[in-house]
Amino acid sequence: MKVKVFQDAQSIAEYTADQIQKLMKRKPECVLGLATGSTPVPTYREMIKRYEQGKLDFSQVKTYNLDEYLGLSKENSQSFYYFMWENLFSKINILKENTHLPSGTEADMESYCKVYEKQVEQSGGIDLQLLGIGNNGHIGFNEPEENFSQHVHIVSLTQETIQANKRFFENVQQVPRKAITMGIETIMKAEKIILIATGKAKAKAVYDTISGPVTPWCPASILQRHKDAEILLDLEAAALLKDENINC
Ligand SMILES: N[C@@H]1[C@@H](O)[C@H](O)[C@@H](COP(=O)(O)O)O[C@@H]1O
Repeated sequence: MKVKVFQDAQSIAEYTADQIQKLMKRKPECVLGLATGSTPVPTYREMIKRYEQGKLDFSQVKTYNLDEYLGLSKENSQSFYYFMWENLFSKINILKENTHLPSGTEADMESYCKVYEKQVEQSGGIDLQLLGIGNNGHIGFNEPEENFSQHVHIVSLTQETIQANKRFFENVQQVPRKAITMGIETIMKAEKIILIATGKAKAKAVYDTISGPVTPWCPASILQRHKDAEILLDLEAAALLKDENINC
């Protein structure tokens, strides 16, 4: 795992967009794994800017998102589906049929998990997976627990995550208690992974991810075992790291 520290979130967004641009040049029909939350927003803005400048062409790109709240329809402005259309898809030339998000409103969610897992598999594999990180070290919605999860599955959100995500809702009662998420094994199959963390609230989770043991109690720590994972940090998120943990 490579750890890089940047001055600010915008420099991280530019670096990440560079990686995406290189990949899309080499493989115009590439598969991107995408994330929600505030962290990837500057990167999405940078991708939109480069599309407007004619530097990026999404016409053959496929995307697969990590997760979705249970019970929120696509029209709900708090759903991750809505978020992706608002912050990226509606502003670039991606084909609707090439964008994929797990649905949180299927009658039989357990069987639907297998359907989404298959869809990801049939994409031919994710070339580049973007990740944020929860304050408790979660990736996607894989919360700290006894074992690393495998496939797409349903999770109960921890109190910590509910509290952290309430800022997007009118009040804490409105935050869904469950979500559907790609499993750790699904995520680890990606060819390349870029995890971005910004702000001081992430410093402890970042420290545990990089300097702690590989443990399901800090799900992001599994990235230590990925063949091509980059952790991109701003100064605040990197605050607890020692110099020897940082590659550049
Ligand atoms: N499921 C998402 C994660 O994919 C995201 O990484 C995390 C951090 O969000 P933020 O980037 O807003 O801090 O929150 C959510 O719970």
